[in-house]
Amino acid sequence: MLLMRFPCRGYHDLYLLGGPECTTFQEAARMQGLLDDEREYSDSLVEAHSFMTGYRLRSFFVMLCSIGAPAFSLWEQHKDLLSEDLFEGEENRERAYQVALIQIDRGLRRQGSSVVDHGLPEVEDLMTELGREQVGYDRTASANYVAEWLPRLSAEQRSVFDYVCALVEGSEDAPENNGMFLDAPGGSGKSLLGSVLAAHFRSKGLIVLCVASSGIAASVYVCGITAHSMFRFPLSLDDDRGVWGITNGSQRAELVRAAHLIIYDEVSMAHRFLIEMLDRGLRDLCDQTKVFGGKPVLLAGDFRQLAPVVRGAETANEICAVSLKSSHIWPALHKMALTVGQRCTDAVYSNFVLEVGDGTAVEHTLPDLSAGERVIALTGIEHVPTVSALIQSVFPDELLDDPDECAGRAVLAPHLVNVRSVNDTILESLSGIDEPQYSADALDAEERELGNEFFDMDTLNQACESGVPPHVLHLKVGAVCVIIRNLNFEEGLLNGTKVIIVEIGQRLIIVRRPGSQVRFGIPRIIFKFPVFPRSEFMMSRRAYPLQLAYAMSIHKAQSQTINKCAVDLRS
Ligand SMILES: Nc1ncnc2c1ncn2[C@@H]1O[C@H](COP(=O)(O)OP(=O)(O)OP(=O)(O)O)[C@@H](O)[C@H]1O
Repeated sequence: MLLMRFPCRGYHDLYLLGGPECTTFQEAARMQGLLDDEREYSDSLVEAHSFMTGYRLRSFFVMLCSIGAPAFSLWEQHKDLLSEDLFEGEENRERAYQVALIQIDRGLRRQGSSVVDHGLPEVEDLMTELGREQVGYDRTASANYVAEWLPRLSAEQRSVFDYVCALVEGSEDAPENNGMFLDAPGGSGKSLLGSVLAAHFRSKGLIVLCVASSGIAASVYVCGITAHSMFRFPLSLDDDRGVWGITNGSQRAELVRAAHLIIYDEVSMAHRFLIEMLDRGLRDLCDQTKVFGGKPVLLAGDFRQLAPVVRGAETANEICAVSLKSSHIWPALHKMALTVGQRCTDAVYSNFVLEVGDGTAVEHTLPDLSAGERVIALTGIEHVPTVSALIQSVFPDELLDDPDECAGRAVLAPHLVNVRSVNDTILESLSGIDEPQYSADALDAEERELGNEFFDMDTLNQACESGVPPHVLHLKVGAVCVIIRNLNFEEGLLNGTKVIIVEIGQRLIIVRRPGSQVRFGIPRIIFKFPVFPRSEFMMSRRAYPLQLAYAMSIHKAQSQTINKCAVDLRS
């Protein structure tokens, strides 16, 4: 606590930091969130109960389980809270627990696990994953969606639609290739086409699984989830022999086997090992040697956008080597393309963006460039000379009190250090009190067991890693943030979701999505990462998975819709 530089004149003042009731330094530190203690989850559940009950509280419990909370003890402690809306009298208490657990199990299954995986009591759900999928869609609503959009599809969207229909419906002239790749530049309407396809088949009672590389891209689809959650891909990819976590007799296997179509979006961001793992898994599950076990799989993506992330890669070749294009599956895919922009009505600009991506834009050499360097002339873009002018152009002072409007804007930067400095500057200009949130940092338990306890707390607090919040996260009520982990698919709280801070609680940050008044609780979660970059010593940081979102890295902006944006090109 002394390291935090809290304002105090003596040791006794430290007690008061935690509130009037604190009588020990430990308790005061715990109230400040500096201790990594097991009451964290329990306290956050009780705090969430102050504004969420019933189904939404159970959904919050599902989120706690998925981020590693001790599910069984939490359930035992709070099962009454979690089931209170289901009680119909004392004699029905056990039945209420069962119903609550069935809902929790369904929520967990949506995210790729089940009550048993988390040590919770097993429940008998008369409906399997496949059964729920079969009755999970309103067929009339799906048919209405198709009726609205099918006539509006462009000629090239329609041609893809017809190819997929012929394949799935097994018509006489059904094509040979069940593996497909749809090349679609940003805004050309691939997600919309995917949604029309899904609705078309679902309106006929067929099973369509919609997955994507990132949670935010998956959330565009009705019941979309990440490919990792659907196919239980392992988190680390050591070689090309990995296997998915679906066992052949499981409910998930039954669902995947029954699927008539799999749509996998943003596949250009996926490591080729994942697609190869999907191929091996499906061949095994369907007992067929054909690519993807003969199942219709529509892969969609845009190689002009983000490539797979390869840690420590130094050359472009290292990244290309893990791309789907380098996979043995690539030649077996039927290639289709969308080329006409649907989002942007400015055809000149759309074509220019496409040319940059395709490498066909006109390049110039200038006298002050070094040999081999080329530039592309950008037209119709306003240049500003200073960072403050850049910030003012997107976030003028009079707009800062309107978080919903701010959430639709962003400053993008290639370097994290510039992202942080722009965010800090804007936070300072926001009205309201800065309420710093401290993380609880510790050397990983395994390292402690090995006796590697020679890092002092200051070193751990200063450790930083991309995608991990800093030890001190400065927040204000009304600030716009982005969630940096997939937390809850049902509630749409995903890596990349923008949220506005409504209240800063003891164990929860209460947020709402732009344009909505529904409140959600974001708990602290544990991030594990090396103490120093590439060091073998691992540490854990329990922190809120939030980041200010006025400025974002270009990677983080993938799949975001931004109405007005500036690019910070400082090197
Ligand atoms: N045929 C169409 N007619 C009218 N609007 C369309 C059509 N197709 C797509 N759109 C609209 O264009 C916008 C972009 O479509 P969509 O999000 O499907 O593109 P995308 O290719 O998935 O883009 P990104 O790769 O950036 O996610 C959406 O607002 C969508 O509703």
